[in-house]
Amino acid sequence: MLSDINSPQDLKNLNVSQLNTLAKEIREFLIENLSVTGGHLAPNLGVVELTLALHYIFDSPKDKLIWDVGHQAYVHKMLTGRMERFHTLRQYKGLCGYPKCSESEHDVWETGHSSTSLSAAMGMAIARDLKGERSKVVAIIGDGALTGGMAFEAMNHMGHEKRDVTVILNDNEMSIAPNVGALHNYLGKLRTNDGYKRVKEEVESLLKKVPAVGGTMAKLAERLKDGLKYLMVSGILFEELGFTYLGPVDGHDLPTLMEALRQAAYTKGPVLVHVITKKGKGYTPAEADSDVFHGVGTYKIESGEVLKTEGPPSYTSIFARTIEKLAETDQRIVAITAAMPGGTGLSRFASKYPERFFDVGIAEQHATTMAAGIATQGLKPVFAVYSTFLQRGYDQLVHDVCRQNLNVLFAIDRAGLVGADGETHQGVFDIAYMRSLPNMTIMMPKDENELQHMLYTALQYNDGPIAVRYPRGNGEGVELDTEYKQLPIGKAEILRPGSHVAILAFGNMVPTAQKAADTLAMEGITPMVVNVRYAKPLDEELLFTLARDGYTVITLEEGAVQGGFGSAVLECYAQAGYHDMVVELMGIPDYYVEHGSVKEQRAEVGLTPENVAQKVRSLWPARRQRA
Ligand SMILES: Cc1ncc(C[n+]2csc(CCOP(=O)(O)OP(=O)(O)O)c2C)c(N)n1
Ligand SMILES: CC(=O)[C@@H](O)[C@H](O)COP(=O)(O)O
Ligand SMILES: [Mg+2]
Repeated sequence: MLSDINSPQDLKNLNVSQLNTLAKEIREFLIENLSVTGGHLAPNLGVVELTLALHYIFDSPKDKLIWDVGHQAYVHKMLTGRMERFHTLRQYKGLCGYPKCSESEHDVWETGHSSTSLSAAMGMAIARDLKGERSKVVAIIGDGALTGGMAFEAMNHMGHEKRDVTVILNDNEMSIAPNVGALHNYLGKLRTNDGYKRVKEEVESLLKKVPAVGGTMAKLAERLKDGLKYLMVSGILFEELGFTYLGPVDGHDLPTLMEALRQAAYTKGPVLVHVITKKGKGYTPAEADSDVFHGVGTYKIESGEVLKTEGPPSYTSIFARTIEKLAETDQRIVAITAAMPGGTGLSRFASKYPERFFDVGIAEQHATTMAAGIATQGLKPVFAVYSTFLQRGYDQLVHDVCRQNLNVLFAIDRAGLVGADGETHQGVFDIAYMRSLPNMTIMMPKDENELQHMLYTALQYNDGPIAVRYPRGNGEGVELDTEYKQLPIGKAEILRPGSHVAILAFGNMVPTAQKAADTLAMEGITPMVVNVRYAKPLDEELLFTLARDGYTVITLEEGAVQGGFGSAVLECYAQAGYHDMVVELMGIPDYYVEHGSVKEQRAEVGLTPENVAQKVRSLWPARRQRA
């Protein structure tokens, strides 16, 4: 059955029983293929029937299906002619793990970051109406993504515009971890009307305790119960925002789903269909632990055992253990995550210090400014956030944190190339987007041992905002000091004295520079290797010494060249009048690096030890090379 589906049109001739058979085959395909490639298994297992129903009722690509986050679009890709490419999922030059317009006309909106689908849908609906076209615009957003502020901005506008737009709320009670927030609780009440019954009984028992004053109390009780019923059972929140609320419907029951989508398709104005699904549906290990199987590596199908990559502790785990340790004695520390407790390593902190841990949902803007608020009261907020997701809180970083010079520690994880998530998740812009901000300090360690010292230093630092950035994945396998050291702010570390050429390596590029220097040493070429440590403030004393001693400088960073650390060095020399200084910048070129392994991505952008060695050779004095 599945192999007969080459386009969504092929679905339209199937009956419900055939569609259910297809759903079973899709699940088997996902479980089988992702056990080898890895990927976002649980989210996709949860939307099999929903995706089938969407493509059955709507007419993609004329009708626009817009996936929020987009990690749950594998089934959509399977139904739109990309089955045979699934063995290349999230691999270099292979199938992207998110919607990708260049892959298919059915991918109408590219995502990777959460909560953008409703704004995009609003835009497409406005354009449709202005062009006099008649198509449906459908956004599919999860309950986690709905906690993102952008989603509310869009809903507010949708209700104002009253244009025909359908929002499918895929409610599985999960973000990556269990979803959080008052909205989540509200959705829970909508999911199970028992809530209404329970509250009704509580109200009744409460009112029984109040001395009756004539019939007034009885009337009040009735009105209160009616109000509660209206408030809790009919999706009033969405109705008051101007939506027609349909649901909740069982997101795994095809006839019900299709009827609800059909009704939505014929309803004028904004419609929200509340679909209840199970994340990981159909694969017991994923149903049992959809956090682990949200984004999973390779696993054994029979047991669900996820195959761990061996190696040194991850940078994330070193961050986690350091913050937990320091929080034992430093009561100022407050840890914050935006719906990523697992990914940022804060889950254990949350159970050890629940009163000092806050998961705000997918709300990086709120998290950043909330951290600023906490800092104004003398505490030390630590916002653990992926580099790419901090982009969502940029104005808050500028306007609330840096401008007010507040003591917020940004623990920036996934800094640098991230691999399989690709262009929407690369952590390569934060050096540039933070460097131009007055009062900001930016650090990156050369290895996991130095990470713990940088975190300690950043926690002792009370002169404003400070960012410690560290890469995805394992450390370098170095020994961990048992005592934390306070590092001098703005001072670099010369790892290898050398001559003629100085390689200024930032953070995780230090091992790359060291490997290049090892190769070059065998050729009698001995450049200086510097562990830069800070992209801001620069170690100007070192830079001016290098200038005075006639060095050529190579800057090396796993970040955008434009506006990055290297640019800062260039600016420094120019502003100090060293106009004849030769500075070669090595970093991420001016384009978005697509998915693949980090190794493949580094080779593509020229950040390998051989690339660095080649650069040094090209700058090495010719006479020395001949000798
Ligand atoms: C701005 C932003 N912050 C964080 C993330 C990381 N992230 C990816 S999926 C996800 C949870 C999404 O939950 P939901 O929308 O309910 O989808 P589900 O996985 O439950 O299908 C998060 C937090 C992101 N993609 N974008
Ligand atoms: C879809 C999404 O944005 C997250 O699931 C992200 O893929 C997690 O990245 P890590 O695997 O680096 O934690
Ligand atoms: Mg969810």
